[in-house]
Amino acid sequence: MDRRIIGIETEYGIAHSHPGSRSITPEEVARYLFKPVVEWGRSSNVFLTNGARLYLDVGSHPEYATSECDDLLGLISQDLAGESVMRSLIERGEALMHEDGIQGSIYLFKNNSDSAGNSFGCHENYMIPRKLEFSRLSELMIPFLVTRQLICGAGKVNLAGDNCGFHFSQRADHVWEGVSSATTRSRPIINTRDEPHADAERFRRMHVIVGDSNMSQTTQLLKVGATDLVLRLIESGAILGDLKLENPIRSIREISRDLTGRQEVRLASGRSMSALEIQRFFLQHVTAFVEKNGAHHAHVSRVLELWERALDAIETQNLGLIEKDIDWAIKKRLTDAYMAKNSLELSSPRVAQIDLTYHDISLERGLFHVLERRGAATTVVTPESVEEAVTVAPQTTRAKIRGEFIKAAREHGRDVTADWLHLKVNDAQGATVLLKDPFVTEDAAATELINAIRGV
Ligand SMILES: Nc1ncnc2c1ncn2[C@@H]1O[C@H](COP(=O)(O)OP(=O)(O)OP(=O)(O)O)[C@@H](O)[C@H]1O
Ligand SMILES: [Mg+2]
Repeated sequence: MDRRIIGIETEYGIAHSHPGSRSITPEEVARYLFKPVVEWGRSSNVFLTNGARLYLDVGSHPEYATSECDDLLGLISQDLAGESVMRSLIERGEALMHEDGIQGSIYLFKNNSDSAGNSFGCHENYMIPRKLEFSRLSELMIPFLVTRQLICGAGKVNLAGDNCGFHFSQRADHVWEGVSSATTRSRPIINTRDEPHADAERFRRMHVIVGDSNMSQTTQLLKVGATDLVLRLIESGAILGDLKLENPIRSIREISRDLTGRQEVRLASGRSMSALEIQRFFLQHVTAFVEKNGAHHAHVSRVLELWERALDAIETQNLGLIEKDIDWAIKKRLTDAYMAKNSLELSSPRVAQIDLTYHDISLERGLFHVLERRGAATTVVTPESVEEAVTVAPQTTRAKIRGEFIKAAREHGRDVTADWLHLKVNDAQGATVLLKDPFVTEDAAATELINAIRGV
């Protein structure tokens, strides 16, 4: 697909610090966060004027799912807008909590595991053509996704027993299956639940469950940009050879623990390849594909350059090549410096605390944000575009229509329901508007509905 719909869902970790005050459970903290949302939206599952979905699922992890995006920088801005929305929820939630006599601060972390060993996700959604054979897609995608952590892992200080060390990925130890229709119970690499959020005869949605949440904008660009390019390659029908892994779940864990990238994994064919070799294989094929067919968007060369640089850094162990660009390397530099300065071993809980604080979304406390402000992490989008994305939807997908609908409803205090496909005014008689094509930006029935809300 030349133009592809892509969206990112992020679940946030939650905590409350309570020096000298009574502690409250994560569920209670989440209730404070969502109190203002429930007040205006009559639900803890709402859509925003930027087209995104903000909700509290079972458990206590607030989730933000970006609207449908069709360009990489727009997607990065929309995802960062989610962080900004969460910061506003913290500000109001803390004030409400203090009014109730509960002191302390609320923390949200854009990471994937907590100290109790629970894991929560960052899912990617890529629209793909229905005609693409899913078994062929997953056979090629899984070796790519299992090794993708080399170029876009968030890095993890792992304290667990003989598994102690600095690993590429937060999520690798928490996936249990290659492909499956479950997301939480037996976490797969790719979720096969067939829910395209579009015309099911033409489209399907590839739902990737295995990725880490990224703080770094360049890592996000590389993660989504490279995955989209691999999808294009597969969609072109290219013959890529057989890379099927004998045991993807064992491989993903072994690869995560080996920062040299040389860990060999066994293929079903009996051959062995290292994680670096598998990534090089995909990079070479994608590069040749782009040379032959041309770049399909303005950032392809940047994605390819970052991808190659990340693999070179691992191969030569010159991490300086990516110390401002790839989350795990940015974090490793930070933890290494901290350990050296304080004469600490990696197994020290203080080092694990640095790992956690890297993901704190507070602009003051969060170590990633501090590094970014100091120029130690490269940016891709401007603060102005993130600010705009907090309220304005992408203008090239149906999110634009949804955004206008929600804006009108909020301005006129109307009770409405929306989801990715539908728009409905609850307190009026009238049909539900269906937007089956994610690329539509104008729809007569939707315009009529919005005009009716506005009374024009
Ligand atoms: N046609 C589409 N193709 C690909 N992605 C889409 C399409 N339509 C919407 N999306 C994206 O899919 C994501 C859906 O997020 P949501 O959290 O609702 O996930 P879900 O898998 O449908 O449900 P849940 O998380 O509740 O299990 C959003 O980021 C959205 O932008
Ligand atoms: Mg979701």
